[in-house]
Amino acid sequence: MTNIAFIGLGIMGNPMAVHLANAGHVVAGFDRSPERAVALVEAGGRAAESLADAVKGADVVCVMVPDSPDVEAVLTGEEGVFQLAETGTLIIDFSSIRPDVTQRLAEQARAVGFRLLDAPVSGGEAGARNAALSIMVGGEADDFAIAKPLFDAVGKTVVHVGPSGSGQTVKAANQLIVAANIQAVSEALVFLEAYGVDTKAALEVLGGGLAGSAVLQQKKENMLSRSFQPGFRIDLHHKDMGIVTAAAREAGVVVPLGALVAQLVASARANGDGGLDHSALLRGVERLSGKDVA
Ligand SMILES: NC(=O)c1ccc[n+]([C@@H]2O[C@H](COP(=O)([O-])OP(=O)(O)OC[C@H]3O[C@@H](n4cnc5c(N)ncnc54)[C@H](O)[C@@H]3O)[C@@H](O)[C@H]2O)c1
Repeated sequence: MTNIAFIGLGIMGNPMAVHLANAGHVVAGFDRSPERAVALVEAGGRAAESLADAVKGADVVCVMVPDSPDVEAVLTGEEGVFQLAETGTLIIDFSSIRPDVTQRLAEQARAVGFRLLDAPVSGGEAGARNAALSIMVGGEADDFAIAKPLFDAVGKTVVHVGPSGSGQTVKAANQLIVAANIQAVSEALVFLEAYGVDTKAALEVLGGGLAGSAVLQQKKENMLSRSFQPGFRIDLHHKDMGIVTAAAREAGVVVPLGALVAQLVASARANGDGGLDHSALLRGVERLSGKDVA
């Protein structure tokens, strides 16, 4: 049993904190929007009133917030974890952020007596709800071993991929593959519709062959019914494609498909779709094909 502070109880953090409480850990959750702690309290956790309240007595602090500046604020802010938690606390950052920011934060953490693992996840809201996430972990092997039972409570495929920042680099690659895959499925769907094909049947058979993917499996209902409630917001995928393209540039590698998809994600945002699920890239394909998009 571990005393856990869980900061950020949004679409992903909420079910993850609940799974940790269900696994018998003592979980204090904190979110800027206090109503997000309701499910955790129902699962036997505690709704902390502040970050300071959450980290009181915690052995492990989990963070699941949107972007690099949010993680920086949670860790290094005046009322942040480095100021308020007990020295020696293990921090697990599940958020998807820039690898270079993670590395810098890990160094800062070490300098003030904390340990930091980057542990971004993949599998979407469904993966979080079903405790079936893929978790790509960067950091020290000893810290990974300590955190493994917690990872196992929220994930199915848990891999230590290397030193600090490696988890975020793998996650960036993940986001490139996912965005390109959604774009490809979207184009295929609009193409099939143009030929009057039964798209439900078509996606079913495509899913059983080499074109099958977790994206196709998880997102086909959204796409067929044009219901794009998130899920994973296009705004967040835009953030991730910025990470991919900047990191590729930094490494001197060329990712033409990544760059194209990054532009298509940016276009979706510019058209007001930033708050929709990333499967709404389909709307961009429809726009490009001259279709009316409600
Ligand atoms: N949604 C997905 O399918 C998915 C999948 C994999 C990874 N991710 C990644 O997980 C992270 C979280 O995504 P999400 O979809 O849960 O986002 P979300 O916006 O639903 O949740 C983020 C939560 O963090 C809270 N928050 C932000 N700053 C805070 C602070 N300083 N103190 C306390 N709470 C704070 C917000 O109030 C919000 O409830 C992102 O980095 C995202 O890229 C999301």
